[in-house]
Amino acid sequence: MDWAIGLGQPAIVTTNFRPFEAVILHMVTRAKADVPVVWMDNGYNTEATYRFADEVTKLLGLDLHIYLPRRSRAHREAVEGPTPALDDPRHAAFTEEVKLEPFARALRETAPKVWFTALRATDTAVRAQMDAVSVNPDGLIKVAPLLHWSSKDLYAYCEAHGLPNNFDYVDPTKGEENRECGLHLAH
Ligand SMILES: Nc1ncnc2c1ncn2[C@@H]1O[C@H](COP(=O)(O)OS(=O)(=O)O)[C@@H](OP(=O)(O)O)[C@H]1O
Repeated sequence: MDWAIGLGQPAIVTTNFRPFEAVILHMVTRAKADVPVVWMDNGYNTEATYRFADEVTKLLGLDLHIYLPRRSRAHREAVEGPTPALDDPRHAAFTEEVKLEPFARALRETAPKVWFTALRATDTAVRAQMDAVSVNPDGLIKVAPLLHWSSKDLYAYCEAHGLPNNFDYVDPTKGEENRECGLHLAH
């Protein structure tokens, strides 16, 4: 963390406010208070996730940048119906619309050289093979300080720093745990 901040390059941290996200947000903003926090709000979060987002943002004084899909959820559902299932051919377009395009827009607008995430080796088989620091084909330095942390470690960090948590989390682009939805494979 300190090494990456010490590079003195523009940085962002992304979050979806899933369980234990307060840890990375606390860690990054303790190292540098004004790092932009990027959240693509897909419009399908639980009420608890929205409340958690507001609570953590206030508690940590985050510089939160919210990126919304170009169409509202109401608009999309009126013309296309509810969230397509994983095996529905429309699922890829849905993921592109609610997550990948907003993230591409966020990258263009914030133009970071360093990208912090809370990716963990236990998330997926791909992440189990990752290094905590890597450089993507565009030269963006990806830093995952929590890569080898266990849930127990994250829980202890929350307790030690009085951080809230959120376990009522769903991601409409994922039908199951341990699935990659393209954001990290594309960047
Ligand atoms: N909606 C949204 N907004 C902002 N940032 C997001 C979002 N979805 C994913 N991410 C970032 O990508 C990290 C991995 O999340 P996912 O597993 O959902 O992504 S992936 O598409 O399967 O690569 C995720 O990692 P964590 O920091 O561990 O939560 C985020 O940094």
